[in-house]
Amino acid sequence: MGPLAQPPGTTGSSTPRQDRPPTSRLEMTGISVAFGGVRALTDVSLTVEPGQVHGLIGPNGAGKTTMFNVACGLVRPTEGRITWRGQELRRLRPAQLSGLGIARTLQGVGLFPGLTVLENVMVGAHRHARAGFFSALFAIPTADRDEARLRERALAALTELDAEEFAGRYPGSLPYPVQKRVALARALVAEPELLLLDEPASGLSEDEMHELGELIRHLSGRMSVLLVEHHMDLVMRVCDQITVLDSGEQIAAGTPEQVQNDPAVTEAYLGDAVDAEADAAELAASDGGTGRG
Ligand SMILES: Nc1ncnc2c1ncn2[C@@H]1O[C@H](COP(=O)(O)OP(=O)(O)OP(=O)(O)O)[C@@H](O)[C@H]1O
Repeated sequence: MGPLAQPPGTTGSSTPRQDRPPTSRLEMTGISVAFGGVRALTDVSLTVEPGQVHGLIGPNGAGKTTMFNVACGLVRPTEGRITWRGQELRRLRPAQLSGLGIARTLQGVGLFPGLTVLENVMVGAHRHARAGFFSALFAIPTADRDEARLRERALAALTELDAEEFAGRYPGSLPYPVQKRVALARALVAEPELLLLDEPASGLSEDEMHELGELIRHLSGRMSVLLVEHHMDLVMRVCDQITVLDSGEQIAAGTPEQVQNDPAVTEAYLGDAVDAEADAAELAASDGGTGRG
């Protein structure tokens, strides 16, 4: 097990972890999204079962990010229902996520450049602060106890991600993979029941990706995960269930093995590769025509 994937309770913190197995289910049913005239999603459904890692894959432009953004409340579906903890979320807003026990990381890292790594992670823990996170963050005296608790939680999350040594640094001074670990620590510190990950492996080395895979598997013991990811080997290794999109439609769903053996999936990815090859050939031909090739 890599340094990113320590078992709970070994983080050196006295802060209790959420050791209960997750019981909440995210159901997204019949989701359609249109941006003006563009139909980004048509009647897509998926269920993230408690404690499972659910992958969402598909070629470029398939609609993965749009579906992810619907789950985050960043995009409102034109049609469809989202049910979480057995209740329909009618007007889900990003600001409500933390209170609902849902955390996310987005493409890129989105850390606050003017806050230290520790402060950035403390921001993610604010739902645990009774005195309000601004007063806690800026150490207003009445919030001393909460601030100490937040700090402890944030340090424990950084330790779990093997990033505690960077606690006092500013994000801009750190390599991109470390920034990604900090962003993940910020999501984990809220101890979510559902973690939404959008391309967490982008920009990581093979070793870092392997450790990320172990961490995601390990996290599924205490939360559910929805994973949007391009790196197929990672997806196949860590996911319990996978939904495959192509051109905004669901073309397959099932276990990694089922999805890998589904001809519709092969065709969709092959089509993408053929398109890329055709584009390259066209470019080469046009270069040849002008004598620049
Ligand atoms: N804000 C938007 N306005 C208009 N069209 C959009 C918008 N966001 C996405 N789209 C379109 O919706 C479709 C699905 O895009 P989306 O980004 O969800 O796909 P994706 O599977 O995440 O792609 P990639 O793997 O390239 O990130 C694409 O045709 C895209 O151009």
